[in-house]
Amino acid sequence: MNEMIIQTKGLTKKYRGRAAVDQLNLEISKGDIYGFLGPNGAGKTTTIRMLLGLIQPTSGSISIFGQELRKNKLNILRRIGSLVEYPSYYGHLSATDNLEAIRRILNVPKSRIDEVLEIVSLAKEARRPVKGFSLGMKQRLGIAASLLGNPELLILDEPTNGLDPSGIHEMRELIKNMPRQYGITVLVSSHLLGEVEQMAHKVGIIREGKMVFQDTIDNLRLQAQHDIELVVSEPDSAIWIARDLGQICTIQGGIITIPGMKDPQVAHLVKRLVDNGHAIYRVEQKKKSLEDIFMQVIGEGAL
Ligand SMILES: Nc1ncnc2c1ncn2[C@@H]1O[C@H](COP(=O)(O)OP(=O)(O)OP(=O)(O)O)[C@@H](O)[C@H]1O
Repeated sequence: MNEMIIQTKGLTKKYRGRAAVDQLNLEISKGDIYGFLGPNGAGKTTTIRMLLGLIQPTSGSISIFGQELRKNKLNILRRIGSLVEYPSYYGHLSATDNLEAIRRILNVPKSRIDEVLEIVSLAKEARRPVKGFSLGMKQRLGIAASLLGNPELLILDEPTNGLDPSGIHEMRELIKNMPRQYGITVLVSSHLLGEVEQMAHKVGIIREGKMVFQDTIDNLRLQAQHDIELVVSEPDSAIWIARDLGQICTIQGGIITIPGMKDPQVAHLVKRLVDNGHAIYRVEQKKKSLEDIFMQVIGEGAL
């Protein structure tokens, strides 16, 4: 089994009696890029702040690198790099000088600054004052800062927020490389599935503080129920046969749509229709996009 890097059990945070995070069981394995998804206000930032020891959980436990966070906070945090909210910089100073201030606190070799600027593709801009940087460059500099201490785990809270498409692309490519090239496990939050689906192996989707899905993106696709569309010779009477078999269906423009049918149910319905003299012209599965599935999960809280 894969080594677990983050594991929370029943993690809960309440504000004035109301749960912002509710019984969360996060499971993130070594080498994962874990997309932590949910709409605004779902509880992502609150969870991340608990993982970074910035706020105390109301109840539940957090284990990181196999150790309990509460008991080994400094040891654990030393091994984590994070980017939470927009990082602030000294605008008049260069990228290198901004990183130098952090390097001294972390006490890592000076050569590490050039290494991290290289990783985030800012080596050529190293001497420019940061005030002239685009938002995307500032975010990448934030990642460079979080990499200074050679972390084994990166926690990034909405790193693509406010970036233009090319900034999002650069950030995505950068994150994708982390496990592969540097052996770093990544937790990245977002409110948009489209932003993480191309880089995350696994996703955790939260809604109103509760985990409603946690598994691979491939399984998210597989578990979704797709609509079946039927085109038959006499749709108005065919719909009654479908309803008689317990299917909830609608008809529009002569096309019968039935949500979430399993293969044996489709076979059974088709046979009944044929037995009743209907000609079947088309039976199609209308696949939902991953975005549709995500909206279904965060809308209804279940697949
Ligand atoms: N300090 C606080 N006091 C009271 N309520 C809070 C506090 N921090 C967060 N909340 C509430 O907890 C809920 C979850 O907020 P949180 O910021 O974790 O969501 P989020 O998923 O990160 O959303 P966003 O993407 O908007 O940041 C919200 O209803 C928020 O209003």
